[in-house]
Amino acid sequence: MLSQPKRAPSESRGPLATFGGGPRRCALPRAPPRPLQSATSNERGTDVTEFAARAEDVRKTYGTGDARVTALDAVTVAIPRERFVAVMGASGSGKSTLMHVMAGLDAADSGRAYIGGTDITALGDRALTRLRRDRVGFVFQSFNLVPTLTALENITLPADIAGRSPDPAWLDEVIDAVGLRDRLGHRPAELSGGQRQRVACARALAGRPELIFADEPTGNLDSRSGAGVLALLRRAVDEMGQTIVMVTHDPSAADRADDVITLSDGRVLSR
Ligand SMILES: Nc1ncnc2c1ncn2[C@@H]1O[C@H](COP(=O)(O)OP(=O)(O)OP(=O)(O)O)[C@@H](O)[C@H]1O
Repeated sequence: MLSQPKRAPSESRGPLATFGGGPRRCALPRAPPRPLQSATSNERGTDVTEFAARAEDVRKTYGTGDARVTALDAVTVAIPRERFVAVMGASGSGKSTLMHVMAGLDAADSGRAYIGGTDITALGDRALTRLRRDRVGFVFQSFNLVPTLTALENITLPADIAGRSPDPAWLDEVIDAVGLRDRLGHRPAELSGGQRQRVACARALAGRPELIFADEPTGNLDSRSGAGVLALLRRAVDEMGQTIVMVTHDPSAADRADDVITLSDGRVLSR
């Protein structure tokens, strides 16, 4: 099951573009894949490098006996490169679990998850941590900022941990894009919710990861701040060639995405 595109990659994708029409069946991405890693096939012979991420027949249960919950029930999804993909569904439908498995934050009971051509379900802890650090960015609903660090220190934290210096020109661009230049010395407690979330977005963008997972990034924001965050994520895809997977309950947030995956009771809803 592929995500359902709402518009083709070649259509206008500026932050102010409006997106008409309902979801259609997914076409494969038209742009050739970026040469991020060597071509690789899974056991079914599918070239997985054309996708930024894939989940293949993923099952995940929590608890045992009467308390057993099937969070993901044979879920197969593919996230084309350089697309903004929304994951929607009712509360408890498995959205966060899917995101966590695809990001390597949680292990599936069975099935496989790939980031690019790499089967992350086959990686050990150290390799998985390194892959997440080098190739994946995260934006969480609860921001997950370090309270003792300034906005700028939070933004550069992943690079600092990895022992890399962020590209100053790129960092400058990201800071301007989030509109927080005059707040860089503030700690999270001195920032509004929208500003904190923009710091979290800048942190995810600053290292230029190929893939960003965002779990309800606008869930705690007023509509104006939410629109600012969505515009930023949209730019990350349109102008920076990143791929975004965003869990959301909000149909207007999903409207900014290219494709929508809808989950129901741990399964991908077919149309
Ligand atoms: N750690 C856990 N222990 C037990 N059950 C869990 C755990 N995490 C999730 N679940 C269950 O798995 C199912 C899917 O949860 P998940 O958080 O993925 O759903 P969701 O669609 O993200 O929900 P929401 O929109 O409310 O955040 C739910 O029934 C949930 O109660």
